[in-house]
Amino acid sequence: MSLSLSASAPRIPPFFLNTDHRQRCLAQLRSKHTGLEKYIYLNGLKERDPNLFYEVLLGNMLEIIPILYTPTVGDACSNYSHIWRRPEGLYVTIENKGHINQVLRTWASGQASRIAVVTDGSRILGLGDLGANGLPISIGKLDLYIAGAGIKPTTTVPICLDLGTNTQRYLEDPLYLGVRRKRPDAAEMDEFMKEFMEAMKDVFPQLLVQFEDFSTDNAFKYLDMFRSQYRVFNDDIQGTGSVVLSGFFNAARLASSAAGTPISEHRVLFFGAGSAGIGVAKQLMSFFTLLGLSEDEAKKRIYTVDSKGLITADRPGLQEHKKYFARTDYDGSALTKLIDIIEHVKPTALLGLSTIPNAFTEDVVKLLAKTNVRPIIFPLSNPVSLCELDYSDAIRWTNGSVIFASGSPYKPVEFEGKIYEPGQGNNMYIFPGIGLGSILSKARHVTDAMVEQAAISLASSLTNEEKDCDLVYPRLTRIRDISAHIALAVIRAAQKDNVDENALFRGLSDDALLEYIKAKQWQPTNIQSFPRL
Ligand SMILES: NC(=O)C1=CN([C@@H]2O[C@H](COP(=O)(O)OP(=O)(O)OC[C@H]3O[C@@H](n4cnc5c(N)ncnc54)[C@H](O)[C@@H]3O)[C@@H](O)[C@H]2O)C=CC1
Ligand SMILES: CC(=O)C(=O)O
Ligand SMILES: [Mg+2]
Repeated sequence: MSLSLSASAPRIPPFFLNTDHRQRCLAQLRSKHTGLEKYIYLNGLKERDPNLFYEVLLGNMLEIIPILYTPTVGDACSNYSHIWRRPEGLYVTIENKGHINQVLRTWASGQASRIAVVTDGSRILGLGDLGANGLPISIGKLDLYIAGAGIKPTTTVPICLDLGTNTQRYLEDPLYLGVRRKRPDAAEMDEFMKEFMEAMKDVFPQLLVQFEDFSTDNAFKYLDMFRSQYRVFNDDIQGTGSVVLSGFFNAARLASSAAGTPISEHRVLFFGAGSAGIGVAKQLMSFFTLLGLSEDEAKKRIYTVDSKGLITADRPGLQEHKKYFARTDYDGSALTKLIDIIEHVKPTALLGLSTIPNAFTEDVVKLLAKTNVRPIIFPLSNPVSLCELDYSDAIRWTNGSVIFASGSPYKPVEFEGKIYEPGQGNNMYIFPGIGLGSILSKARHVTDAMVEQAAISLASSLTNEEKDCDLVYPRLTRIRDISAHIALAVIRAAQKDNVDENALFRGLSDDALLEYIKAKQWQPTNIQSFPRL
């Protein structure tokens, strides 16, 4: 008799059922030495066994999200053409212009699809124009929709618009995946985007589109162009605005109670005035207007800085998106150094969305700590390598008084015998809930009120334990529950704005609707997965 295995003999190791394969996967993951190797490992696991992948992710969010998302996703994008294994998203190229509809139809689940994250790769995190290498950012954001809000994986569509790249090293890289040409001019890109959005609505009638990491001018342009026509929002402008507004509510409360000053007296300095900086600044207006200030009074509390210094209205050739906050009350010589701007503005809060690493130097941070009992400092640029301020420096230079949230994660820091916990001010807290609420309510549009209510819901989600630790954002491990509450707030705002199309929800109490939302959250099957045979 032959000793070889017959075709039907089980190839699962005999003791497999007695061990937890999730633990084995974690051990394999931890055996990898670099972030990129871990990313590649997780990517392979997702392909082999998506259920197991999401189980491992859900059980180990603090360890795994920084790999699938910022900071490691930045490395994955920069190197995507080299680490590419298999098709895992949809590329729509500039060469598809004229027949984009047919290209979208190659995606299997048109009618069933609910959420697409669409990037054109032109400003991935703070890393610049990565062209077709930008796809992992769409995939990473969708993994957060799945893990953070319970969106069903098969209803998600990661898309990269491959319009070329202006980054020469990619055009010269023999392994580059994308179309080898420079980006189109504005007229050609507008035509492409109009055809793309029309085709999206036709092929994916139930889809919410999240624009991600478009360069600043196009981010504002296409949000304005499409938001009243389609179910679309821009994560960098609206999602970031919402998450920072939320963290700012809690930070301002802490700072004002420490200083004994009215909460409405904050002055906020934005270092960086791109899509994220201006998006957040506009959203932060709500902080002041909800406290009773007029629009004009609120605007006066906000100062913006770009690479040329404090933005003033008299600067020639000022870009459109910078005009709203340009100061009209300063007519001295141009203020270009951050330290001089701080001396002039005397901000209570400094927010960084500039992509300039370590821009918040020791003298800047110490000056803020001298003029504020508890300075609010949010260095929000991603990934970590571009962050304006390291957390341990922030703690040391302020003797622990700083109220801190960064875009990418930092570990807790011990200083003079006390452990300090940083916040993570990243739109990942917000977009899963905005998406879930918009999808369930079948909202025709994502309105300003939906974005604002999402922020208020997130701000009020802190537990007493989190408040006692001076946190400004909840712990990430509670993201599913938090996303359900955000979705509830988003649905109620959609109803008030009359953009919802799910009449059923109007008759439900908040408790009943929350229960319904939670029941709709997808879970990976809790059966131990087997390796595919
Ligand atoms: N934490 C979060 O959730 C989010 C963080 N971001 C991060 O924000 C950063 C900026 O994104 P965008 O606004 O889209 O980019 P952008 O390139 O449009 O804007 C950068 C801004 O920084 C300014 N800047 C550049 N060099 C400067 C300097 N030396 N001094 C002062 N200002 C300077 C530029 O003039 C510009 O206004 C990126 O790193 C991105 O990853 C973006 C979205 C969400
Ligand atoms: C977090 C994010 O969306 C960004 O850095 O662009
Ligand atoms: Mg982004």
